[in-house]
Amino acid sequence: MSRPVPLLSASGLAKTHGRTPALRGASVDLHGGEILAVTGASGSGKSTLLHCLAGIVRPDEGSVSYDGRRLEDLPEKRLSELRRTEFGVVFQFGQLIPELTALDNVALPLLLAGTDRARARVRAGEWLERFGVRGQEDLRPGEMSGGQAQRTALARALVTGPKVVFADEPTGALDSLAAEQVMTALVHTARESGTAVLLITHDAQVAAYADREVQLRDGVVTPLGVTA
Ligand SMILES: Nc1ncnc2c1ncn2[C@@H]1O[C@H](COP(=O)(O)OP(=O)(O)OP(=O)(O)O)[C@@H](O)[C@H]1O
Repeated sequence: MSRPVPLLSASGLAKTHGRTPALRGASVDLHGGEILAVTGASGSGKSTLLHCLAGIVRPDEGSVSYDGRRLEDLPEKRLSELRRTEFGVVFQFGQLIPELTALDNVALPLLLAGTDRARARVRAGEWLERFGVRGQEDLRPGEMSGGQAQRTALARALVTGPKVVFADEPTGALDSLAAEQVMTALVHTARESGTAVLLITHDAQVAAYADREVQLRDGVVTPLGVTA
């Protein structure tokens, strides 16, 4: 029986920062609609792996393929277009733009993609509602709780309908209740829209939301088997 072709596939990635090796031959597959947790000790290379998979950092060795295209073969312009249209990214501290309201933060990727302002704001409002950030559209990030800010960041990552969301410790700065709300919202929305999620976490309770977990050890990926 033929195995399904992964949506995103990394093979033999090596990356050294200065003199520090972060990845030493890491390989991993992500299938369409799958939620994959990448766990591992601090410094094991998780963020570097995410940056290589998302086309933010080019590996020194190895290859990343997305939907049949090798990222290393793409010119920078094409790569940044791919990142903008097919990928969404969420970091530990949300990285919302402090001067913009929640609504304008979420509308921004749509405006950058050419959607007109009125339509972008309506869509942004709908996505904030899906993430349970109702009635807070006019708040700026400094006026929100950590959980609200992260749910706004998730709405911003998903508003353009990406095929893959890369989430680097999205609950790392939250208490356990807020973390649970963020993960429930992320998993529910990803399932609904068929979006694959690469989830980096050091928290076993967060990893338990994933379909599958792999562990990074000293820059190499080791499978842990199916968790859901
Ligand atoms: N820009 C950089 N310059 C120098 N060293 C770096 C850089 N980025 C990462 N490193 C080093 O590379 C190794 C892997 O880092 P990485 O952030 O990928 O690991 P991580 O598993 O995500 O760690 P953490 O869980 O602490 O965030 C670490 O030793 C780190 O100190």
